[in-house]
Amino acid sequence: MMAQYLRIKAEFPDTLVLYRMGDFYELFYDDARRANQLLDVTLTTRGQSAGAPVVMAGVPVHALESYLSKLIKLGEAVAIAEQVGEVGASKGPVERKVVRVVTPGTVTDNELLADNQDAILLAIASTGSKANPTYGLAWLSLTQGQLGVAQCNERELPAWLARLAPAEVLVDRERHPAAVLAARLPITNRPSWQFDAQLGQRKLCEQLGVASLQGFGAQELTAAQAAAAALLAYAEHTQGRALAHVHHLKVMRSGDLLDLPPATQRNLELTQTLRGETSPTLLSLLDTCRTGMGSRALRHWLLHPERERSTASARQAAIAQLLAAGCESLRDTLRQVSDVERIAARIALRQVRPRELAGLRATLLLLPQLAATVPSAGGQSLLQQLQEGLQAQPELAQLLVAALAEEPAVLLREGGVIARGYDAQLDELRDIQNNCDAFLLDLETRERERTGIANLRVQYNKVHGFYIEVTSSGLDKVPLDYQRRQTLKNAERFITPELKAFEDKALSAQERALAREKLLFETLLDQLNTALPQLSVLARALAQLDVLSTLAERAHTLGWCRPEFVSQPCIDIQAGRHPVVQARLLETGAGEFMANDCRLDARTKMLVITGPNMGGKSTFMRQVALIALLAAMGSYVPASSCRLGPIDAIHTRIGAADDLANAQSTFMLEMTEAAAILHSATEQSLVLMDEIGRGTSTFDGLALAGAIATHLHDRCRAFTLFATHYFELTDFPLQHAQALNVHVSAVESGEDIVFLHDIQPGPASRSYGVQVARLAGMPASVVRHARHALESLEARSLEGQSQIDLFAAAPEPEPEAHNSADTVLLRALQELDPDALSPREALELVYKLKSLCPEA
Ligand SMILES: Nc1ncnc2c1ncn2[C@@H]1O[C@H](COP(=O)(O)OP(=O)(O)OP(=O)(O)O)[C@@H](O)[C@H]1O
Repeated sequence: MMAQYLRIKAEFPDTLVLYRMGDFYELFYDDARRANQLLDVTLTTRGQSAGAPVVMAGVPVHALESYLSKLIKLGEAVAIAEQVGEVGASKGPVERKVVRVVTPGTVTDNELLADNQDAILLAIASTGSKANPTYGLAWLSLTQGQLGVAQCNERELPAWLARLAPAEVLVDRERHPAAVLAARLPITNRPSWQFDAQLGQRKLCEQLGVASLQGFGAQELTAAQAAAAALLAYAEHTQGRALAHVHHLKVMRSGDLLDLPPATQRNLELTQTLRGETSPTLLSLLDTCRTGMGSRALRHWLLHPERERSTASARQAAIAQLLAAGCESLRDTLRQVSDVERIAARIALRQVRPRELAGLRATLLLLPQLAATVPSAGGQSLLQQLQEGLQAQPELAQLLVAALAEEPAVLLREGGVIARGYDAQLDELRDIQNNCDAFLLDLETRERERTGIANLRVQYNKVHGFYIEVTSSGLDKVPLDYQRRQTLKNAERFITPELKAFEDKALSAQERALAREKLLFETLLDQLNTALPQLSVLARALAQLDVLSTLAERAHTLGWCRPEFVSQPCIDIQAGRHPVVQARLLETGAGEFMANDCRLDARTKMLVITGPNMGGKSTFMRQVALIALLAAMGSYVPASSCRLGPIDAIHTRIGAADDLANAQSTFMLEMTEAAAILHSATEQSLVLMDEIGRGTSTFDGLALAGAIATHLHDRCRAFTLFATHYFELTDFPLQHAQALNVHVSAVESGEDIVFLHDIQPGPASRSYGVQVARLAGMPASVVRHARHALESLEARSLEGQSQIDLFAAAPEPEPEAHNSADTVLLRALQELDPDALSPREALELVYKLKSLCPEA
């Protein structure tokens, strides 16, 4: 038996092999140790193999799914080896075979997948030099039947990984891209030869049924083709079959999408809070979708906004039409729709369950009603196209109505899946079973009459089959054609040729009915397979209608407006709100959200934002970014009006989340992120800088913040929101024409501070840090102490204030030594004690300083 196990294990070296033994799946050796760590199942030993005890661990068969889902979440791949041979059919162990390989990126079981999220399998190939590689990406969502490819450089890779959020990444055993390791994604190693561009091109052509990739614009993407080769080979390997439902390829280019680096996705809390929870986030606020298909599409829209804005405009137009016509009945009807997308994939993979087909049938029957609830928009509008996608499919619906039982059994092997009246042979076989009772009663009556034995009974049991039972008193009347089957204490059991014939027919009828049903079900799947293209059009239409009507509902409920896209550079938002903070405030009854405007254009590209902690700086900056993102994905936005010029990226440098695991200090991380932004931001980028420089000493931090602001203003010329607690930076706009001071307002009442969260022009007058600490419940003595220290610090800084130009570009060569006049002047100033001067001395000093000054 161990020999058989080792043979199977050799085929799946990187996969946990679950080996069926009776009521358990067993894992051996290293697999067992790993399972012990991951699942906390007990290690045992069993016998000996090659002189050493065999270490093993097992999971009970009935609990397989829950263990599988744990393993998949941990990023493990699992191969399940079942007994396929008959027990005792041959000598040696029962034959076993791997019937299913489940990996994080290729799960299709509904039990293992969340409704609102898809598992993405991604393969990455790298070509070019090690110093300057080109990465080819190919990804697949098995349950959506969607295949995508892209190419990018080293700098762009992290954003792609964050956007795709793959459940599993296939990489060349020999080359692990650093970004994949940094993102800590589950990795599956594949041999280098599988990443072959030519092979990939051939496989893609085969999969898509085309002669060349020209039509998809993927002809030149050799790195992506190499990735596709590994991807398709692996997907087929785990499914054990070709992927009949995948016939669409999406080619994406970095430049097509609005750039959302991982830090931005994290800081804006798009799909996860900073703590890693799924709510409250922008997605959780938006997602009132009625179907899993809708939720998945919504997430995709949110993370893949396009720079080119025609798609977004079309979506906004559709939302406007839905709002005008009302979409409640559409949303109500969508509730009854089943997950056509996943069902289609499972038909193709031959994993579909009878009940899922019943769901598909109900959805198909619902289509005319559903289409009627879509407002007719006419022309080439998106809504019109989607309505056409809901076209009734009468033949398909009829096929399912005719073939499938009204309420089919859960599993095919239970029978009762195919409808009555669909197949004459099946009906006849079923009739035999159903008529059994009637036949037996009839036989009993006839035999009683014939033999005159009044208590003769015709019966059935599992061990002996059918028999006629006669008690001892009637034995003398038993006719000659009765054959004895069994003798009991007070009775004998007989069989007759007629009964025997019936028995054969009845027992085999059940088996034959099951076999017949299986065959009919397979044929039904074949027929449905030919309808996969229609089903995927339908699935897409349903998903998009769901998202659009959800966005319309959100816009209506939350009072959002339709943004306007213009070609001039601008971000002009009136009465903008942070949707998630606003919702939170409403939920907790903690007060009203204060709406704020944001006006940036070619002349004003940077806002330097000051004001107290807790004043609302971060909230304001994030809301501007969220509004820009919502508009780009095609949604309405939380504002009273919004005009947006082209935007190519949203960069954020916010907060200080330690990345201890990657051995980066807070400050190092802060600078790394800031450096990445300075390198990639363009005139069309939106940049949020929140309190840059606070991770180091005041002077260092201030100097860096000033230099970074200058670079963003002069070189990148990006739209920048620059929140800072360095007052010195409020001088920045004096010297930089495109920068403007604003502050969040707060008022002091007595010792306390009241935040108004209102963005006002001009710099803040002070920082209120001590007041905020007081609000936070700091002990009174500490507050008094701090206030006192603050006063003397402020006094000292006024004394020693010297005019340093923080923002002057550093002279290119090293500065020359100060000339002597400057030095003398400085020394005189340093020695000066203003408080100690009489008015007369002060006047004399002015003359003295003037005389020290070199001639202009
Ligand atoms: N416009 C607003 N209307 C109402 N409440 C607001 C508004 N903006 C912010 N708040 C509230 O104030 C809290 C603090 O806001 P935020 O974190 O933006 O302040 P901050 O100025 O960035 O503070 P810090 O400098 O400490 O990071 C928010 O959690 C929110 O509850």
